[in-house]
Amino acid sequence: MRTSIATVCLSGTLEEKIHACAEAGFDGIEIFEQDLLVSPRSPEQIRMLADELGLSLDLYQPFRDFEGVTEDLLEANLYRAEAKFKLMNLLGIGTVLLCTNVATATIDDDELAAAQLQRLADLAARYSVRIAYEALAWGKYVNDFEHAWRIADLVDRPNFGTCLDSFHILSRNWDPSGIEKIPAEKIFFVQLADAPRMSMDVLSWSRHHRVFPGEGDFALAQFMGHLVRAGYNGPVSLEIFNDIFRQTDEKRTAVDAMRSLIWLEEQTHLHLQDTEGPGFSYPMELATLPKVDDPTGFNFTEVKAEHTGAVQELLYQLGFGYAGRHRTKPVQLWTQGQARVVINEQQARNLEPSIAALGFDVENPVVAASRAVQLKAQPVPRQSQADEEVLQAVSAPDSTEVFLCEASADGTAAWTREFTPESGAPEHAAGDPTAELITRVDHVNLSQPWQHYDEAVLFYESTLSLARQPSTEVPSPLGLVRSQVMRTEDRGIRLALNVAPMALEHPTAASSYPAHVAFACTDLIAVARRALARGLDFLPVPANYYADLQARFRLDEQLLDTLQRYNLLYDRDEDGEFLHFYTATVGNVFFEVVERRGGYDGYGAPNTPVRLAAQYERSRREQD
Ligand SMILES: O=C(O)c1ccc(O)c(O)c1
Ligand SMILES: [Mg+2]
Repeated sequence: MRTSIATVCLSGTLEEKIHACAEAGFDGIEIFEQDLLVSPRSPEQIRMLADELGLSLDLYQPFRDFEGVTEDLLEANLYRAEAKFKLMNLLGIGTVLLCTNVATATIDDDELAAAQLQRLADLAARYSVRIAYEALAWGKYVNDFEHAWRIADLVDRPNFGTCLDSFHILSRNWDPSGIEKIPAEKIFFVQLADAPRMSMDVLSWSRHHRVFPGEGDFALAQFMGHLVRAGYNGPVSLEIFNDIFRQTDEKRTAVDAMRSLIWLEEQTHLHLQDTEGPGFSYPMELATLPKVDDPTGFNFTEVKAEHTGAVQELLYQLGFGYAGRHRTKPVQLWTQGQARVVINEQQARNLEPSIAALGFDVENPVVAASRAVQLKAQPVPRQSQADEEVLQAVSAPDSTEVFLCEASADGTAAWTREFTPESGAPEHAAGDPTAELITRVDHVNLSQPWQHYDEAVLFYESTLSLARQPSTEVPSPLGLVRSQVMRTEDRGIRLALNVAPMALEHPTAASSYPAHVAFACTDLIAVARRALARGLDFLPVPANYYADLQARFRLDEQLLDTLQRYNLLYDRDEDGEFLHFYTATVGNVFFEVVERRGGYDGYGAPNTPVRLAAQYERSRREQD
């Protein structure tokens, strides 16, 4: 598949954008007119730069508001067009994108539009330019790709075809299977964009909220399937108008973009295999990736800290046992059931405790790592001694290290043999191996910087096959927190990504959205009782909360008393019940313990605002 990207997707100058696209590995680019107009570089210099970097210039765009106009306007439009065709000759670009008229059209007549477009096509032919006519979703008379194609068919010129843009088609819920009725040689260009489903006017939606494939809600593998079945084999180009991508590092965005196309190529291949069978052949070559099964669980979580005492104490209070220190590194292992927490003091100078790494159980770590690297994940350089387990790791967009660990049938991990309990046990090392009430990690919740959120979603979706659940918004004293759960089908992995509000000016902001690990247990009240006896600092829950709980759920007095005494939170739905509590925060991390009863599948979402407000109250008090 030939990959391309519109310069409008990225921040920076045209030159910076071109470099970023080349570095990320694109085959070509679309030059967005505005980027050229403001560039101090001549068209010839741009052409040379792209050429040196091995990028083809696939499209010049957009040319706007041409057809359906009065004769005097048409004259002016032809004059404007001719200047652009000359410019395209200097740039060495063969195809121009023409949007359907959104503003100046006054005559709603396909025959007339086609006749005017014939004049444009004949003028373009003198400059060897092809015209790709694209229906914008808010076009005045033409806003549907099949309508634009009918007009292109009437124009009936070899240098006049259509451009299909997934946003304009899927945002309006036009049936994309109509693509298969368009002759492949008349599809001059394809633009892809994903977007979250939103109820707002389509122009604002398109200009501000497009995202890369895999980051939104559109069924793009199916969309690509129609193009492939139509016989299309031209460039597949990303055209993403997005407020965040326009202001963040263009090199990083270009890599995110490339990842989305690599992943989509694979998804399209899999979709076509599903619908057409393995023997189906088509002109477009679709690259595939190493296939991996879903990860089955968390192998470990790693907390990095200069001072480890506070984290050790929390783990002890939760019933974890100290399993020892690494043979060669300043790293501790704490375990309970199949929950393993590594506390790492390496390169942790001045570092408050924070989650630095997550280990995922996978069938084959080498294959899983190779898939991640093909998806442009950065490998984490690691030094291991000859007799140590070799662990594969890549960096997630928020710099959390993602370890791909070999899953074992009994839930143990081979690398734990490198830890020896004898050498200098810390205080509280006794643990409580007779009462392993905590069984495993239920979920991990990571705070994402707002500018890397979409990238993180695509990263976890493409490299680890985590599926996105509907996202929610949770009020906190500092603003709305967006919460996005990603999980595997069997719930072996549940990962919640939280995006803190963008404008964090409050002094406590930085510490207001710590990450956390939630442990699953078999008896929450017993865990809480033990923890209280060991002096755990629970996150306090206000009395108002319990009054509301009683009003909503009519809990029996005794349960309500117990919940309130231990600062436990509660939720219930048709499938079951959920009990949980939070520890105080140390540095940038805290822990949660949860008990799922029956088939409860959520995360106690109604309780999250209570937690965020309680954490805010605490951090404010600590500041004072
Ligand atoms: O929003 C626009 O104007 C616009 C311009 C060019 C395109 O290809 C497009 O999809 C939208
Ligand atoms: Mg477009």
